[in-house]
Amino acid sequence: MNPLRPIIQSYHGKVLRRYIRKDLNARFAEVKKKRFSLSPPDVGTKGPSSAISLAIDAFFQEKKIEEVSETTELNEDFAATVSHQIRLFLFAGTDTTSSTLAFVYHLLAKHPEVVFRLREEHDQVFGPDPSSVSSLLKAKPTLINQCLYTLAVIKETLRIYPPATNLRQGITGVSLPALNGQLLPTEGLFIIINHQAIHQNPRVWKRANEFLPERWLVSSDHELYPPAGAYRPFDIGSRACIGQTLSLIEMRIALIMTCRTFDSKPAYDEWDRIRARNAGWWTKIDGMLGFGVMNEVRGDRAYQTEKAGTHPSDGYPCRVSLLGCGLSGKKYHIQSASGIKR
Ligand code: HEM
Repeated sequence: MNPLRPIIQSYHGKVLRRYIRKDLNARFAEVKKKRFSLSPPDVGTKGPSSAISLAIDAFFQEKKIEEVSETTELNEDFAATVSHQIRLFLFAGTDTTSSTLAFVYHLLAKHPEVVFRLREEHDQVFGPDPSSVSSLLKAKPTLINQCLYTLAVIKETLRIYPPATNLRQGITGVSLPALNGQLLPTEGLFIIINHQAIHQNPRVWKRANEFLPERWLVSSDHELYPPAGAYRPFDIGSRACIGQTLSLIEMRIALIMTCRTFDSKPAYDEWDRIRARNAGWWTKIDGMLGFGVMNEVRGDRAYQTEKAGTHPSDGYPCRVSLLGCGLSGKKYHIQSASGIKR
């Protein structure tokens, strides 16, 4: 534990608060001006808005439009609540998505047959030139909905490496049934649903430990079809992740924009060699005595470690290379290894 942590945390909190507040004030002035320039029936009939603008709209709605004058100021309590929510969005919306992408690239490096199919899909939907993807997407964003295999790859990655979990407070009178039928009261307890354990449970999922994007494309009578309620990377119910649609869009775009241009390979061997070379004497002695740090989980060197959400171990050292322009997936002519009939 770093004893300076609370001070550092408070400093960063202050910087973030100041930044959000500045933006909030600017958007507030903007929205207020817009509201006064519109006739009442036009208010609220605008297009999509940012999270901050939506919050400000809610503020105006709560205050009732007639009561708002040009001198109306942002209420301090409201501003503090918005600031907290925006901080939550910034944290919940970036860490999870970026670490999932790191795991997607890791799984792709281990499954060239999946990379092949992915590149093939992008060729089909966007044509053979990867450099035209951005303009095509801007002109017709719905093209990403045709990338069903891309979505399947992301969903399957989230099954194997769910980055987040949840925490619920137990309630008096609410019990959970154990496997043997015994009822376990929840009162006075916190309950964590371990998504990783559910997602990899062979009693729940067929071929639970295999990376099979195809399971998201098979029909409901197929043995691989995902069991109801068992897939919960974003959780299920009224508190389910509010950003799940956004995140799935972001990740699809990232894959579509990169996977025909770059090749990525984990570089743990290189990393471990550098680390061993720079290790102190105690670490070396520990290693010789067999007390060294854990290096693999179920044969996976990029195992999940908890850093807010879960991240690949050691920050995922990797080597990224640029593929020749226009090479596309054709270079990787590898047969499907999953052997799934579709
Ligand atoms: C791979 C990406 C993501 C994963 C796996 C993920 C997962 C989760 C999970 C498991 C929860 C807890 C739900 C619960 O307690 O039942 C959650 C909550 C939340 N997520 Fe995400 N999330 C992701 C991306 C995002 C994005 C992009 C945003 C916003 C831009 C976001 C915003 C939130 C917020 C605000 C909550 C709290 C909701 C509440 O308490 O009601 N998340 N997320």
